Amino acid sequence: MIELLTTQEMGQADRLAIEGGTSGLQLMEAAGGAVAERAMRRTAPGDRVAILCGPGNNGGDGFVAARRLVEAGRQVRLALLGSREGLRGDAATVAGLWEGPVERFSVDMLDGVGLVVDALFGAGLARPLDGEAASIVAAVNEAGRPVLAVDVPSGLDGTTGRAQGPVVRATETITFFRRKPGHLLLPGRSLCGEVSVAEIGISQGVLGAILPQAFVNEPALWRSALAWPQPDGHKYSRGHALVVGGEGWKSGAPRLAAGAALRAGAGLVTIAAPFRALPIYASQLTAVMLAEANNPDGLGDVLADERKNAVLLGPGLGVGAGTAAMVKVALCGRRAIVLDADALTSFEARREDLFAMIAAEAGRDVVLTPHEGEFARLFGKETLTEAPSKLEAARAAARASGAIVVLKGSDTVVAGPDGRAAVNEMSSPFLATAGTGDVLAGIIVGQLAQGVAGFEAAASAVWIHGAAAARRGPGLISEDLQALMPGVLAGLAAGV
Ligand SMILES: NC(=O)C1=CN([C@@H]2O[C@H](COP(=O)(O)OP(=O)(O)OC[C@H]3O[C@@H](n4cnc5c(N)ncnc54)[C@H](O)[C@@H]3O)[C@@H](O)[C@H]2O)[C@@H](O)CC1
Ligand SMILES: Nc1ncnc2c1ncn2[C@@H]1O[C@H](COP(=O)(O)OP(=O)(O)O)[C@@H](O)[C@H]1O
Ligand SMILES: [K+]
Repeated sequence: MIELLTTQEMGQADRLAIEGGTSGLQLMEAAGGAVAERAMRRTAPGDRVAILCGPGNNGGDGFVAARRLVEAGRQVRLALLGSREGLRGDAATVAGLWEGPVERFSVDMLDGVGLVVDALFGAGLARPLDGEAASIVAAVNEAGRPVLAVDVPSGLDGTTGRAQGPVVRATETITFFRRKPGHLLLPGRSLCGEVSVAEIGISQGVLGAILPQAFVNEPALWRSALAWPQPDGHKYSRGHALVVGGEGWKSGAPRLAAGAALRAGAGLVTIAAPFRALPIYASQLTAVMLAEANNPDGLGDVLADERKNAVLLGPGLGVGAGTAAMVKVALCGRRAIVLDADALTSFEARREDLFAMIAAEAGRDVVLTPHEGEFARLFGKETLTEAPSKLEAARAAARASGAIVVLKGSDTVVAGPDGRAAVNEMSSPFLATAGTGDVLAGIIVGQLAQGVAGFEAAASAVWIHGAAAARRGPGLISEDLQALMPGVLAGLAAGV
C-alpha cells in the first residue's frame, strides 16, 4: 500500500522521526543529499547548476544539495530569497556549511545552466506567491531549462495539487518519504514532471500513528480483496450482474458495460431492457443474456431472482422520472448497485431522495461514478469548486451520499463514506473517447457481483480500466477495452 500524506501529515512524520531520535538536521542532510543525487543524474561534472533557495527548510535542502553538488564537481550558483540572517534552525545550520557565495537572484544565473534546482518553497507554502518570489518563478519558467523541484514545484500546494498563484513548471520533482496528493492530482501532476520519492530516515512505523486515509490506487491496495474462480466453483458462485438498459437505439452503452462485467469475472450477466428493444440487443450479444423489463415493476420482477446480486443503472437509460423510478426499485434490497451517467443526472433535483434511499439499507455497497459534469449536477457545483481539492470533493460527496464515489478524469479519485480515498495514476489520455465510462461502470458491477467490497471493487476497476487502455494507447476505442482486459487480469492473477 502506498500512502499519500498531506503536508500536515508529512509534518507529523517529520516530528515523529525527530522524537524517535533522528535529528531534523539528519533529515535535511538526507533530503538535500537525495536532491543532489537526482541532480547528478541530469548533469555531468563541470556542468552549471543554479540552486534557488527559499527562506525555510525547503531552502535548507537546497543548501545541502549545493554543497554536495560542488563536491561532485558541478559549478553551482546559489541564490537565496530573503536574507541569510533570516534563516532559522536546520536551514541556518546547513547554510553555515555552504562555503560558496550566496547571491540575490538575477536572471543571468539561469543562462546556459544544465539544471535549475527549485528549493524556494515546499510544504510551508502559506499563501500564493507574489513579489520577488513570483518574478523568480516567472523567470525560471521563461528560461526553459530543466528544473528539479524539491518536494513540490514552488507555488504548488502539495495537499491539494492546486496553485493559487504563480507556480514552477518542473521537469522532475523529488519528494520525501511518501508522495503527497498534489503529486497525483491535476494540475499538480503535470507541474511536477517525473516524481521520485527519497527515503530520508523516517521509519515506516510513524504511519501507524498518522493513519493516512489517502492512497495511490495500485494493486497492493486491493489485490487481496479480488475474487478469483475456485476449482469447486460454478458460474453462480461468481455472481450474476444485471445491467439495466433502455431503448434499442441507445443499446451501445449497456452492451459495453455488460461485456465488461463479464470480462471482469461475473459468472453471468443479464441486460434487462424493454421488450421492443430486445431484438436489437439480441442481435449484438452472445454470452450476455437478456430479460424483459418494460418499466420499474418489470425490473422488480427481474430482480425477484436474488441471485442477481449486483445491478448497474445509467448507461443509455435516459434522464428522467422513469430512470429515477428504476433506481428506486433497484435500491430496495441488499444487492450492490452502481449508478452511472443518466441514473445520476436523474436525481439532479432530488438528490436528498437518492441519499435517503442509499442510507435506508446499511452495509450494502452503492457506487456512484460521475464525471465532473455529472458530479456537479448531483452534488452541486459548489461541492466541486469550494472543496480544497478534487480528493476532498469526492470525500465530501461520499460522506453526503453514503456511497462510494468515483470522481472520474485523468486523476480519478475513489472515495468512501469512511474517508478512505485512492487517487488513480494508472490511466491513459486515450480513455477520453466515447463509451469508456460505460466500460468502467461494467467492470465495477462485475467486481461487485463477485462479492468484492465496494471500495475495492471501484478502485480495482479504475486501475484495470486504465491499465487496459495503457496497453493499447493510440487508436483506442471503448470497444477495444474488453479484449484488453484479460491481459491485465492475467498480470493481477499472477501477482505482477
Ligand atoms: N524536518 C523537516 O521538517 C524536514 C523538512 N524538509 C523540507 O522542508 C520543507 C518545509 O519547510 P518549511 O516548513 O520551513 O517550509 P518552506 O521552506 O516550504 O517555506 C516556509 C517559509 O516560506 C515562507 N512563506 C510561505 N509562503 C510564502 C509565500 N507565499 N511568499 C513568501 N514567503 C512564504 C514562510 O514564512 C517560511 O519562512 C519541505 O518541503 C522539505 O523540503 C526536509 O528537509 C526534510 C526534513
Ligand atoms: N484525459 C484523460 N486521461 C485519462 N483518463 C481519462 C481522460 N479523460 C477521460 N478519462 C476516463 O475515461 C472515462 C470516460 O468516462 P465518461 O466521461 O463517463 O465517458 P462516456 O460517458 O463516454 O463513457 C473515465 O473513466 C475517465 O476517467
Ligand atoms: K520547491
